[in-house]
Amino acid sequence: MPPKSKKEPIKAGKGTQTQKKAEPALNWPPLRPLVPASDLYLESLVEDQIYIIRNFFTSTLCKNYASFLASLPLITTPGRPKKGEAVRVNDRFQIDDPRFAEMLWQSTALKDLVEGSLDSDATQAMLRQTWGGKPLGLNPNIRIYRYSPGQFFAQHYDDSNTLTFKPASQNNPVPARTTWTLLIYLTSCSGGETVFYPDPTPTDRSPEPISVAPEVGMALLHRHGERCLLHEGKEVTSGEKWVVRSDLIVGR
Ligand SMILES: O=C(O)CCC(=O)C(=O)O
Ligand SMILES: [Fe+2]
Repeated sequence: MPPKSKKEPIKAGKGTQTQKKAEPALNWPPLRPLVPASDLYLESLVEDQIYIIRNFFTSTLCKNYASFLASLPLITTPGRPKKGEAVRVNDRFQIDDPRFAEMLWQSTALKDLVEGSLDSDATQAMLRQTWGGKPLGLNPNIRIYRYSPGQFFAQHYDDSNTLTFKPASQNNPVPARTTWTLLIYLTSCSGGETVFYPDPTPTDRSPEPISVAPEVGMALLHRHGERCLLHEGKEVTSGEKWVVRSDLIVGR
């Protein structure tokens, strides 16, 4: 059983949803080569809570991205978090980039897999139930993490954020919120598993933790906000763990 605080749940720390300053766009490498959506699928680890997509990024794409991201000015997060925030020690880079978020949503398999292939009313209702609303795209608040040996992200819950969503290719801003965390692992390493701790239930008082080892090119989606599972990024013991983080955005 993970230690659970009796106080306020530990938060992962706020993103930069209030950040207004326009930032210079990054020259992201093209998202190629990719495996077509028809060859990929959402694999459920915990129904309605955690899904993975294996080979979401090809290994070539992961290599290109990891070397591009290594050229960015990553900042080592201090070991001293703000009150109520989880301890996380990793090197991070954060940028508000609606164009990249849109590219990651539309030109990969993600949009197709999230929206599913059927469009009957029942399926639409189910989709809304799973994703928390009509999926619109990805949070432009893109976070890059590099964990070297000894670095980790302590147990916490991820917050849902409300925002006004303005896709790069559209003019009309839409009221929206984030409902699921997206992690894309660019490397594999020793240690560094993302571990989830399901809440005990009357029929299962001490559920097994779910441990996800980083796999090159694998994407992971997990529900956040009110029904977020307690989770952590375990300490990396050798190699480097590179992660691209965003969130699924739905209409509200
Ligand atoms: O790096 C990981 O495995 C977990 C990251 C995480 O929990 C977060 O970004 O909120
Ligand atoms: Fe998290």
